[in-house]
Amino acid sequence: MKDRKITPKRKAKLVLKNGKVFEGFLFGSRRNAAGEVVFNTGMMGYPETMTDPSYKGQILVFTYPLVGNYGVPQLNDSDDLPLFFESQKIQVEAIVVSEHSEKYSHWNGYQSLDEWLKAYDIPGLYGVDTRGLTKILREQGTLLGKIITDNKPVDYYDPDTDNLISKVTISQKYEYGSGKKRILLVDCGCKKSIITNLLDRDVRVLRVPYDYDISNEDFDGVVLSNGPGNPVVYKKLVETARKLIQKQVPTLGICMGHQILALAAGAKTYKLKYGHRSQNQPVKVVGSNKCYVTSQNHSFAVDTKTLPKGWMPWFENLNDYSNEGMIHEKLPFRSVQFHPEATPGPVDTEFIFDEFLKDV
Ligand SMILES: NC(=O)CC[C@H](N)C(=O)O
Repeated sequence: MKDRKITPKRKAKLVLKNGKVFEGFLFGSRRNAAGEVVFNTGMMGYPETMTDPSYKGQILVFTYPLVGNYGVPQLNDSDDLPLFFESQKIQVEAIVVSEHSEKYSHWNGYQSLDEWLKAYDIPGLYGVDTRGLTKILREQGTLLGKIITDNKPVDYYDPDTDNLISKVTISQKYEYGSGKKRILLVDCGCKKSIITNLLDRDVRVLRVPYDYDISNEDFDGVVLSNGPGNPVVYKKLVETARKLIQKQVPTLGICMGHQILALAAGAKTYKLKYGHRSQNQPVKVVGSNKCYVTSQNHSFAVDTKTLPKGWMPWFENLNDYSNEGMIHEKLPFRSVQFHPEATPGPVDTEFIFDEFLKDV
């Protein structure tokens, strides 16, 4: 356990668009921030969660009462992929916690949560009644909010109308691995573990920007990755997915990728009241009694009723019965709303990658 100086308390607050104010203290970077306020009920995995690019544009509330006690690992890149994070940097706009640890203890701990936030210029608010705050978000639905640390004005920011994927996608194509089959990965803000799950199954992965013209590339299958924002904003991406359907290219959609594939198939998406963000979301295989516990992070969902002929619901959420995946009756298309790559969370659904690769 490293001894650290306890920093003096500095007041700050979270102001919600409904007028509610939560006072607390600042840690991390000393600046204001705005975004959509969402909560995650996971009990561990804050380094992986905070580096998930799907959180871009969001202020993340951790409901687990103590965050930071095992510190944060060093950014160690191996084969151009971060070893212990889901991307190279913190992606959330800010975090809100009840209590954070200035001291930490872990074999892999390199710095404190406070130091890590400062290094990436991300503010954190602690000393907040996160249970009270989460009740508001559950009852009223997700709200816009801002962290205010000084007297400078800051506007609310609505991520649902913005092209957030352009801010998190890879800038140029990049190839990983050396397997015989080549998977084209459309990077909408891809989590590292999607890539490592593919590489573990001995395929080559060609990772391309979300707006890349894929018509000149050779590949055996396509993965549409997770990503931030509202799927209906990404019309060109939906067009790309439509072409994959026309050409009957084996395709796996994950989270945002599921929503994009569903829009391309002709289905509709809608926004859930407060989304699913945790590591223990139960899903059931439609038409059976088989259940899995999954890791999730999403606000939007596919409306099962709008799935066109040929497309079947694959999984459903056992908390609210919303759609958690779809599969084509005959053609090699499948997609899931949850995260088969987990990280953080249970790895029970990694078989989704095997099933996809059987089609490739
Ligand atoms: N993790 C994801 O890919 C999330 C997809 C989309 N941004 C949503 O919130 O529903």
